[in-house]
Amino acid sequence: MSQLSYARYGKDNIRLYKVHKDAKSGIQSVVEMTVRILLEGDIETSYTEADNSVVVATDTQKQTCYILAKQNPVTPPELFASIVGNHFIETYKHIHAAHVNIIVHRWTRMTIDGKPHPHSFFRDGEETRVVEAVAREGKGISIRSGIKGLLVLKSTGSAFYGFHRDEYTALPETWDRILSTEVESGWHWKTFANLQEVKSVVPKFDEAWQSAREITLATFAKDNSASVQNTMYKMCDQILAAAPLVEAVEYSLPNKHYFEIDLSWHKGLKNTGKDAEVYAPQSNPNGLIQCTVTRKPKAKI
Ligand SMILES: O=c1[nH]c(=O)c2[nH]c(=O)[nH]c2[nH]1
Repeated sequence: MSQLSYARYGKDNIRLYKVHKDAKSGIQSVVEMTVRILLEGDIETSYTEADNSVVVATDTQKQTCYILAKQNPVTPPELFASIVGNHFIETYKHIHAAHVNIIVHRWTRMTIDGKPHPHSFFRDGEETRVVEAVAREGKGISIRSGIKGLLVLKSTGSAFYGFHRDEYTALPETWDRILSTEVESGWHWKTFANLQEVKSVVPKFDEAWQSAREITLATFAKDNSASVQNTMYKMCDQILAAAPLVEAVEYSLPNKHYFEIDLSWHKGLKNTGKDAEVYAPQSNPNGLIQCTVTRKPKAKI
């Protein structure tokens, strides 16, 4: 009567911390991440017939994650996610795909007495670096990297006018507004044939993350923004130019509104338009603007 049409299982929220201790200099470096592993394969009978013989226990997956973290570098996260994913499809004949998501939490080295401290760090924001690697038997490794939770605001240099108007439109045009968003951005790499190929381009992952972050911040700050749509397109375009192995870039940007407050009822206080100084930040509703930008196919001669 019924059939299993989707099945994936694994361990979520694996918390992992790794320290690297440089014996010579005494400098230590730390990485903290949250990992999710989901496996696919010939696991149907575990659902339909209570056949646990096909189940690689989610606890085994967690232990494997710790062991692989001990035996391998955990940075860049694209590499570690590929190592973990590849392990599961190579170790278990009946596992055909492994989805590995990694969230890297920020631990930024402290500067104490003007010098980088050898072993003390602080959390300088909730921004995270994220990665999803999918290792699929016979189909290589596909990777999406990204930035999440990067909260930004500019107090001028943003306009929004010329938009469609009809009997449902109340929003006035503006040539000077506050622009604030929480950046969620992702970039899809070309598919890698195998783990070896991922290893061969390892420096590219940090470079792309660095470029994407710098491009996001610089474009946000410098662009005389006509709209969230146009500013995010400019970001995507530059990231594609900076990272040749990236095939697509996507952004999802909430438009976090700051409303002007008319205080003229109180002794004629001027607080709107060019006199606006005190605003009411809105938590919801918010705009949500998304796009994916890919390379134009090369013209055939
Ligand atoms: O940059 C913007 N894009 C919109 O689509 C939109 N819609 C809106 O009300 N304000 C804005 N701002």
